[in-house]
Amino acid sequence: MKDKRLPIGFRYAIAGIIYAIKNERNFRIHLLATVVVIMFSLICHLELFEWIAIIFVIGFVLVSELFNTAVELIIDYIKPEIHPVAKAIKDLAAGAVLITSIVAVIIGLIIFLPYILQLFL
Ligand SMILES: Nc1ncnc2c1ncn2[C@@H]1O[C@H](COP(=O)(O)OP(=O)(O)OP(=O)(O)O)[C@@H](O)[C@H]1O
Repeated sequence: MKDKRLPIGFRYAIAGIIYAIKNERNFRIHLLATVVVIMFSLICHLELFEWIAIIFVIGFVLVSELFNTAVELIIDYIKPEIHPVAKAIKDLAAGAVLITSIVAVIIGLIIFLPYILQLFL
């Protein structure tokens, strides 16, 4: 049943996110990582600029994963057979997710390492 209270574009956007949650294991893993990072951030009492960096990076990773999913679906829809260009397009999209994930890990380490070290020093 359609929820008439939500603007139509917003409803479709939520449907896209729900599609990714239902169908994309990697998106679910990133969502789980998001929950863990936010809980850890709350425990660490991050500074404002650290929160901004963490939220920005979380958005960066989730958005890249959604675009990667969209690219995979486009390829499967228009070029379902094996093709080197289809491979290159999917590999490029996967490479983008890898880069965002590496950036997220680096920023996470820069922000959280001092808090983690404090626990042991
Ligand atoms: N039509 C195709 N032609 C050639 N190679 C392909 C094709 N489809 C997929 N591949 C290769 O298989 C890899 C995985 O593609 P697939 O569509 O299975 O993604 P996936 O495993 O679902 O990725 P993700 O884990 O990000 O959801 C691609 O990166 C590409 O190298």
